[in-house]
Amino acid sequence: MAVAIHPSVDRGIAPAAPGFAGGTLACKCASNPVTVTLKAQTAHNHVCGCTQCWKPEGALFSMVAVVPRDKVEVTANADKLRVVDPSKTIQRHACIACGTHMYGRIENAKHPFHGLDFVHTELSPQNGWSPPTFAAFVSSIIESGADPAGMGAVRAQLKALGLEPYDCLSPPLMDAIATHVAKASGVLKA
Ligand SMILES: N[C@@H](CCC(=O)N[C@@H](CS)C(=O)NCC(=O)O)C(=O)O
Ligand SMILES: [Zn+2]
Ligand SMILES: [Zn+2]
Repeated sequence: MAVAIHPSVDRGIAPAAPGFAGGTLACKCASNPVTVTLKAQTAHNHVCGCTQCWKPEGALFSMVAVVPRDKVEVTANADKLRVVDPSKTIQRHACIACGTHMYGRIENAKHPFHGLDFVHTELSPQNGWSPPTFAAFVSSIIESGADPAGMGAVRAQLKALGLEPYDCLSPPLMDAIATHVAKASGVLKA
């Protein structure tokens, strides 16, 4: 049996719907769920193996995309949200009752990804969100307890799904980060 990566990719990856312009996310609480409205399509969707990103029960990877922060609005039960770890770059706002991360925000205005929030579109009842296109921080699943001996099979399954595995972010995103840093330091002309 193939290695299970994440419920949103294991049975085939749904394509984006043309013209899709957003929808809602809901936490896992049966009553008084936290809801978040996203008023835009997401970008850079990927699966992430790091220990910080929220994973659904039993999943090896998280699935996470970005959306402009001004397109993100908490629309119900905002009082149930708390930042999981304020020391992290990404402030992940999670439901205190069910633990689901509803959005992650970078408050450091100098960070290359400032202005983008991190969201998990599997929490949405709508179809048509941007599909994941690569796998990030793959080696990091070992930090959550995955068997190092199984990494070949994990990477092979990611490739079979069309999710190229990387141990940090994808080359275009790593280039974007380095470009931002080089411009900030003056090495590269803005
Ligand atoms: N190996 C580390 C990697 C953590 C990491 O660098 N995660 C990336 C991808 S989400 C990141 O940008 N983290 C920033 C943060 O967590 O605030 C782990 O698994 O905890
Ligand atoms: Zn909840
Ligand atoms: Zn992550």
